[in-house]
Amino acid sequence: MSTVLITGGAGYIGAQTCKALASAGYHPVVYDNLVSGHRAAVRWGPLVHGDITDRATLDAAIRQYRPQAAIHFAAHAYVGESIADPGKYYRNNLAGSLTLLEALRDGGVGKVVLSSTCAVYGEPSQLPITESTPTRPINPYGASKLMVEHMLADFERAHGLRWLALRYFNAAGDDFDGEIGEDHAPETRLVPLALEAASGGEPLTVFGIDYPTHDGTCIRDYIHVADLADAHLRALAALDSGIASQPLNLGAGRGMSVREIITMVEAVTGRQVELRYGPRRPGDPPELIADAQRAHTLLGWSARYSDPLRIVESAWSWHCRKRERIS
Ligand SMILES: NC(=O)c1ccc[n+]([C@@H]2O[C@H](COP(=O)([O-])OP(=O)(O)OC[C@H]3O[C@@H](n4cnc5c(N)ncnc54)[C@H](O)[C@@H]3O)[C@@H](O)[C@H]2O)c1
Ligand SMILES: O=c1ccn([C@@H]2O[C@H](COP(=O)(O)OP(=O)(O)O[C@H]3O[C@H](CO)[C@@H](O)[C@H](O)[C@H]3O)[C@@H](O)[C@H]2O)c(=O)[nH]1
Repeated sequence: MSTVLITGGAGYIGAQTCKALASAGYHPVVYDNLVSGHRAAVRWGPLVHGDITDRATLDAAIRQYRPQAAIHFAAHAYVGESIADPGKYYRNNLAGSLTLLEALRDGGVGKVVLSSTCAVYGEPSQLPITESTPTRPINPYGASKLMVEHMLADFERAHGLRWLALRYFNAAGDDFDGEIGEDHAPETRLVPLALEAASGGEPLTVFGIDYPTHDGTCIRDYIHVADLADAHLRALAALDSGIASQPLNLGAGRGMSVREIITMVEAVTGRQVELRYGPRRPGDPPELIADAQRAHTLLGWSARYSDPLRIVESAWSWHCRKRERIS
């Protein structure tokens, strides 16, 4: 059984990936400080409660479990917050990743899959975005992830570390079995906030209606978390078979505007989403759509679960379970 160290495995995408890994016969060892993840989401292997900036705890975990590879999800991941507090992002995402890479190098772990992001492209010069589209991040979050990609390339040159950087577009949707799901406090992401507004919670604020898009709101490429989990399994297998280190886009190749997501949420829930209109959120590019052909060619991956209806239905079903648990 192959053991994989999963930093951030108690979080939204990490936990879904641990579930997929375990069902494919891997032994996922979660390394997480629980700053935004949940102990209850760690169900498919042990949890080491530790911080990626803490070298001693990392070393002990690597010595104890001897992983063959690592998947590195642990990060802060909010565009807006990164503009307001860049130091928080560089410390955790950049300095934390450096500490992790040195621990992996010294512990003899030679393969890494990084959670990267389409935020590395900034305001892209072309759509859909391929991996050769210039990377010019417009927020510290995207910049911190791009710097980690550069560190990986340097570690490969110097130490032979092999890597894939999976540049996810907007993760959305939840576990089809309803076991785990997105659960952040406070929540900042569009789909869960729209569902909350549909359930009678806080109205949803639309950040900007004056973008140069067909309805004036931002367009994103929403990708189901189950598709992302599947891509990580394929990435590990590809590293085992000697794939060249590189970035790979993971998106559905289809854009949805904020208004279109709201309409979908209203259709699925049968309820109205109460809206407020606010200014643009700093750091938000108008439109991001993936060309994921490279992941298709090299990993045999494609977005199988990312139909917007399935995304919103699975998120709604998780949202209802979560509310039942709380009440
Ligand atoms: N959700 C998206 O749409 C999206 C898109 C692109 C990339 N990503 C990337 O995917 C990864 C996971 O995102 P998510 O949405 O699941 O976020 P999340 O907040 O649910 O998960 C992040 C996990 O990392 C842990 N963590 C954070 N800092 C840590 C530290 N210093 N030490 C140990 N653990 C730490 C948290 O406790 C949490 O469990 C992140 O790297 C994020 O940048 C997410
Ligand atoms: O209350 C809200 C929340 C969001 N939005 C808009 O909805 C879109 C999606 O926003 P959000 O769900 O916050 O996701 P992003 O800011 O696009 O960032 C997500 O997707 C990125 C990849 O695109 C990842 O890297 C990030 O980690 C992840 O949080 C954006 O246009 C936002 O302006 C609103 O209008 N109102």
